[in-house]
Amino acid sequence: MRIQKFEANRRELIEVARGDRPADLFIRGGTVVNVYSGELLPHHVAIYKDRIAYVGPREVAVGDETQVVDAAGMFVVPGYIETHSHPWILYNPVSLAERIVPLGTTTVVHDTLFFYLHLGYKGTVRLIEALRDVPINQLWLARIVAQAGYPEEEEWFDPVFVRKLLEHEDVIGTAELTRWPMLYQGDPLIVDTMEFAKRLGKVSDGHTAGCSFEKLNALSAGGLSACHEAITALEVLDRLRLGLWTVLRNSSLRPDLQELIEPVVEGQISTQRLLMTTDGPNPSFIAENGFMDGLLRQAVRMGVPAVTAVQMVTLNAAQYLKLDDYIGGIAPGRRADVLILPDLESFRPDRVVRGGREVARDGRLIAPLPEIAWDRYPSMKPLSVSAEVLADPDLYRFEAKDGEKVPVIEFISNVITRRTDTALSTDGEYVAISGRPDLAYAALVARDGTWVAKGVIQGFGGRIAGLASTYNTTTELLVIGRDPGAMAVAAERVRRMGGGIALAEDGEVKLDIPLPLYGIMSDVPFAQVVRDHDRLLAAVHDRGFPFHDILYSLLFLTCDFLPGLRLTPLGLYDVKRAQVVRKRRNLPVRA
Ligand SMILES: Nc1ncnc2[nH]cnc12
Repeated sequence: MRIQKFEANRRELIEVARGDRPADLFIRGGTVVNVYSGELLPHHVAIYKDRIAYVGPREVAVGDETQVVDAAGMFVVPGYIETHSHPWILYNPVSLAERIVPLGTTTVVHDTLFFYLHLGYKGTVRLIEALRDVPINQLWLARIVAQAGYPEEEEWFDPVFVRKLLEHEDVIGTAELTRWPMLYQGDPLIVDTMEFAKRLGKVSDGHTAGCSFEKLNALSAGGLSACHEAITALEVLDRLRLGLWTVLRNSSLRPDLQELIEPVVEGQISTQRLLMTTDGPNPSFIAENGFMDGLLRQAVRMGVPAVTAVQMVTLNAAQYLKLDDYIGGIAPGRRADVLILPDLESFRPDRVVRGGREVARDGRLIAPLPEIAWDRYPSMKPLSVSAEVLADPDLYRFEAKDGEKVPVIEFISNVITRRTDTALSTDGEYVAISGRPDLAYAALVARDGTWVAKGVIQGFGGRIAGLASTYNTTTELLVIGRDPGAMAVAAERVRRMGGGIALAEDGEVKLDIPLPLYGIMSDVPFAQVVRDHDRLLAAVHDRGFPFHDILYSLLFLTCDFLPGLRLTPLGLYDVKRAQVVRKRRNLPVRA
């Protein structure tokens, strides 16, 4: 693991700890939150190069060149660790770090999904390595399968390449397995790949949404290490009891902490194997609520003792990652990822030190952000569909016979749908929706224009004329709306942008957000991403979208792991029955 490599060697640290070599940085007079003993201690902290050398009451190793930081009246806390990060909720790994490093998060464990889908093994490795200059510790979890099946999936996720990625020194394990029934069935690809990760000393993240205690037994037996999908206090207990590291989630999609934290507040359970995650919050949620600092604020407000809450996002997280000799606490030999906090309520640091260097002060990033030359990491699946294909309004209409029962995708929450088979009238060979303001067309068009999968959706927003988006879990072109003409206009704008989100009506584009990075991430600074997200959410709310998180509705409409009916690259897909109910249609190849 690269995170285990340091500039400061052990002998140097010993000398500093003895007082025979001056420290580079000396944090004087603060109260250390000791996550190992659970105490608050009046200790100084001496840092040499990138590591902590001494923690204690003596003023050792202060030389002429030592920078001394006065922490009197302040708390000295380990940098926060996010073990389950999706760095693409419009932001990208760089713009995300820009915002969260000043909020005290010094380590993130990112999912590889969209990088791998677009870059394959080699490109993903090149990009991961280019991103090392971002001033945050970045570790990665490698996907074993996609989140929506497609014909070339097995080839793309060839176990040879997945294993090579798992061997990479920045990759800490396998990423959340959204298709957990495969593990339940004992699928050899999944079982053997997770076992391979285990033999490398790496972890396997889970995604056991809706899984009963009985079935969880099989998943734990299959080698899962962790899960963040508990949505009730009982589900927290189920996971803990079966030996899974249990990650309490509070995201923009599911702000569930109040419920999940109950057994902790009641002092009912050991917190040793509890962690917390933000699970990819939308940018506006981060702007308003913070990141790991926000989870700490909430947990403490809800009654969790401050030190316990800090342990959950530092030492416990490091132990889960098998990296507690290196990160997650203020102790000699550890990486010097240290926060200086004015209190244990706001958890917003005055100063953030990462690897011995100050990277943020007073809520502002002071470390430089690298310029990533994204064009050096081009997608292997460019958005190459032609304007001609997208201009045809019939591309978006749903074919049916008059009175035929059509399997409709009914939205019952932001991300959960159910299949409602409905007899609909037609206009020629297509379903007529003009008399049904609750319905809209949805089409998933291949990035290369070779196929289209179609559906009818209900309860999404009756006044959305045309909304096109590569922001979805396939990054194919998803087009939704009531007016096929407006759908074509929105789709064409997204095509021209090379990926993104566009909203159109009355023949015009009303809003667009370019997402040049694989159709899922923006390349603008974090503040601009927040404005873009706010504009999008307001625009769809104005047009009747009834839920709170449009990005997650778009992201998961095309997945194959949440109930009930979905639009995937295989076609209209019934998740419960694991059945394609209407296949995608090939489109004519155009010269
Ligand atoms: N499963 C998932 N895939 C992509 N982004 C996510 N954000 C949160 N969960 C996610």
